[in-house]
Amino acid sequence: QNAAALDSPARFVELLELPWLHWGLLALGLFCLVLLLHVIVLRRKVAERTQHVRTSEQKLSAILDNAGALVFIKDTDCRYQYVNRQAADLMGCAVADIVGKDDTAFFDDATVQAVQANDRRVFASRERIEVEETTVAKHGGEPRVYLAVKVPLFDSQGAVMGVCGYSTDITALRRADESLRLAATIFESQEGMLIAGPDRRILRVNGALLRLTGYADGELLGQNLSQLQSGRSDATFYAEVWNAVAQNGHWAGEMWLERKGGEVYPAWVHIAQVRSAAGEITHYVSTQMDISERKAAEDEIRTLAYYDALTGLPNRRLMSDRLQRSLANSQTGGLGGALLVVDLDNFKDLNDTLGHDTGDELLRQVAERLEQCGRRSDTVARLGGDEFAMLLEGLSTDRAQAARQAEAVARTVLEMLGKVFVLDGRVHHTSCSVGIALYVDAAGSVEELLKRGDLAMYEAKAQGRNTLCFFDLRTQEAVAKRTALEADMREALVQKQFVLHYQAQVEAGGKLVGAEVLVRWRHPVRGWIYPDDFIGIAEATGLIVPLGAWILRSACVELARWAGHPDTEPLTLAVNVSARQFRHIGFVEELLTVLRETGANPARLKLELTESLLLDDAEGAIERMTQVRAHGVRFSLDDFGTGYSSLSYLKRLPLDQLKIDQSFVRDILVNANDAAIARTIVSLAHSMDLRVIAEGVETEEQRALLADFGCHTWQGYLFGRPAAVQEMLAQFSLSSNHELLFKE
Ligand SMILES: Nc1nc2c(ncn2[C@@H]2O[C@H](COP(=O)(O)OP(=O)(O)OP(=O)(O)O)[C@@H](O)[C@H]2O)c(=O)[nH]1
Repeated sequence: QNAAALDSPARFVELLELPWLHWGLLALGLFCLVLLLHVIVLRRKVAERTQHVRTSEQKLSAILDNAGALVFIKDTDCRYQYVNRQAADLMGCAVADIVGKDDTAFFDDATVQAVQANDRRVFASRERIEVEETTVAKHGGEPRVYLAVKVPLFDSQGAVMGVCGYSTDITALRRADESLRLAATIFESQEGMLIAGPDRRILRVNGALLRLTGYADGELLGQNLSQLQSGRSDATFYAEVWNAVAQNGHWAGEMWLERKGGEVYPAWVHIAQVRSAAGEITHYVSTQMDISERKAAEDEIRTLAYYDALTGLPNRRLMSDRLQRSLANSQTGGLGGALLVVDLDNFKDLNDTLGHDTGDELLRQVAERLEQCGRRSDTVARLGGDEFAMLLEGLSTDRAQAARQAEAVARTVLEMLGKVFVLDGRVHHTSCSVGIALYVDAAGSVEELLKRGDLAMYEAKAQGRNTLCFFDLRTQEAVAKRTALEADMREALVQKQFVLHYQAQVEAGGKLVGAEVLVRWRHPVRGWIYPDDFIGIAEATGLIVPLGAWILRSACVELARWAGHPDTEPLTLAVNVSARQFRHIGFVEELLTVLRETGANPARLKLELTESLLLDDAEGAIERMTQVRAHGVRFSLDDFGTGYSSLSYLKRLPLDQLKIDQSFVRDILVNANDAAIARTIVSLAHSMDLRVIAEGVETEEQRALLADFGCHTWQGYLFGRPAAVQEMLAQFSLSSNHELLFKE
């Protein structure tokens, strides 16, 4: 009905005019408007909310991405729902490629198993867990250790819908822990170890160090490191050690340390410097190991290898080593040496009769005696069996002199081993044979020297044993001759076998002005021996001092005799004084005593010195000459021109005369050089107001030429050979017992 009513406009108007309709339509319109408004507000709110959520999400993701840890969410199938950037970095994928996948896509099997087991623990327990997880990513890289906090996620019904994890990388921490644990284990190792501060005061020591040093716990703390040092090494050594530590950061080597009780022990020590990142020294770490046993073992080995067990002497090997070094040194250092090979005579007999043990005892005693025969620096060795060796170093480079020195030691050996031995309470006599090889014979080779020493020893055996032999026969002969001559000379002094001969010194007109005394030796077997053959040995052995004194005294006695007659009173006597004699400490005193005791006129005595003697010790010579000259005794310089005297030096000598050496006179007529030298010496003498005499004048022509040069005093065969005093004087119609024999 209403519908029908509405169909007609009139009806509609009618209806409009109805108040309920009117109000109804209005309400509807209003409702629609409100609805529209509501929708608009709602949409704005949604938009605002969406914006808000997005901002929050961005903030959250910014926070999570920079959380410094891995953050992730997994569903109950362990599939990733969310990962932060750090987790994505670890897995080596973009976030979008991770979501929806599980761990098998990113980690190795072990990691997957461990990680998922933890996840399942969370699902099952529905509780938060804290676990350490080690992960190895599939794409490679180092294993990393994480401290993972895993929390269950629940849905609105309270069912577990996943797990949220937060994993912090603690790899570095774990490594540091490990190092610390390792360091602590090492620190308590068997090696003594300590830590000191930069001031070298001890901060920590381990148990091994306490056991090693004998200190109680805490006793060393605060002490300086030097507390452990021993006085066996000096300050320089420790300074060098610390220098090395400063320069290289560490030092390692052997050091003598001291235990608490004062016992010193050898240790292998390592000292290292610890520096801070800024480069400052923060600590010193030192380890030490007692190497007493090792050293003892080394010593033992060395002893076995280089020493003879029976006698304790160096063995052949050590001897060869030393010989090698000694030979090299002698070549560079210019010193001589010798090897003595000493072999006991008939040692086998002792072994056979009294047994091997007694033989051993003799060998031990022989070793002891041999060590007393040479100098401390000489090496005595046992070469094997009953054969010993002595290495004599620092001998003269002069062959003859070295031979004499070696011979002296060899004689001592013969003498010492020739003395009685007491073996098991029984007296035993033995002897030995000694072979001597000089370094100069060795040609630089140790083997050669040993071989030659052996050969010489066999030669001594061949000569009947109990004797010595040189490798070189010439040396042997020379030494034997010298030794015999030396012994004879001592005897000759006692037996008065020395005789003085006089050779005239003459002036123009054949006038005798004096004589030179020349010593001769009337040997009971060898006949006349001339000075050239014995003065050298007399000088070397020191026999020149008593011999020279005897000559001087004899000459003075003769001078005193001459003083008794006007014809012989003006004559002078020239006496040669050798270098060693002149330098002898009591020379001046003795000369004055002789002059006093014999009553000889000092002014008639002329001492002839050689140029070389003056050169050796110029100042000493001048002083002594001046002393003697003050008592009236005069000096003549023998063999002038053969040395290297400088004129300025010559001027300082209180000389009276220069003697032209016979070597210039001999050829003065044929050798222009010699003539020139003779002439120069004469003019030099004149210019220095000295007398000049020429010796060795044999012909009238020589005399005449010398006279031409201005030399008017001569000596030589032309005026007479050296002869007994009576004979010499007789030639000039004089006599030493004041009788005029004949006059021209
Ligand atoms: N007691 C002892 N004897 C040893 C030792 N070594 C070697 N011998 C003996 O020493 C003796 C050496 O003898 P030789 O030097 O050859 O002969 P020798 O009897 O001394 O006679 P000559 O040397 O010719 O004078 C041998 O009998 C060796 O057995 C040792 O260590 N102790």
